[in-house]
Amino acid sequence: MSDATSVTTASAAPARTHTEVAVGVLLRADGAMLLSTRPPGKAYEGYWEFPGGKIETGETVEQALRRELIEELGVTIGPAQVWKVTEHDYPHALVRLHWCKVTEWSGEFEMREGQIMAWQQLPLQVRPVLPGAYPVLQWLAEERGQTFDPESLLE
Ligand SMILES: Nc1nc2c([nH]c(=O)n2[C@@H]2O[C@H](COP(=O)(O)OP(=O)(O)OP(=O)(O)O)[C@@H](O)[C@H]2O)c(=O)[nH]1
Repeated sequence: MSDATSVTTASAAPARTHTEVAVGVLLRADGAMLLSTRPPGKAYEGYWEFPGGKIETGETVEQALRRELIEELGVTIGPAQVWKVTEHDYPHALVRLHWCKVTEWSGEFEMREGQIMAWQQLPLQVRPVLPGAYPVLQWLAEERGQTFDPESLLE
């Protein structure tokens, strides 16, 4: 290896690995979607997000989402297929979000991590919303023939 190569390698920033996350857009028959606040103690505490969490080794997106929603909300989801995949680079993590629309679930909603939940129509009335969710909110708005204003979701 030449000196030049060594210098380049030594000074290169370490590669950031993606954190894979399964996220559910739970949709009620009237079109309302479920958002909840990030629990105390987590990055972006109190920000509104779609429910979900990190995919563990060996899990499919659907399995991870089903596990997370039982853990966080106490509900068991029906079928979930990946609808969109997005990425967001936060200071604390580079995340790849695997979004699923979910229309079937069973059980009673129970906030098991101290969150608050809200069924929301578009445009959302809650804020601030995690920026990683903006692309999906834009697509959901487009599906409904609505415009999306990210500025309105800031703190
Ligand atoms: N659940 C969820 N996570 C999101 C959304 N948008 C978004 O950028 N994220 C990011 O995805 C990551 C999810 O991680 P998490 O901390 O909620 O997952 P987890 O419950 O498995 O965490 P833990 O096991 O470390 O406590 C966070 O970095 C979060 O900022 C969203 O709408 N919902």
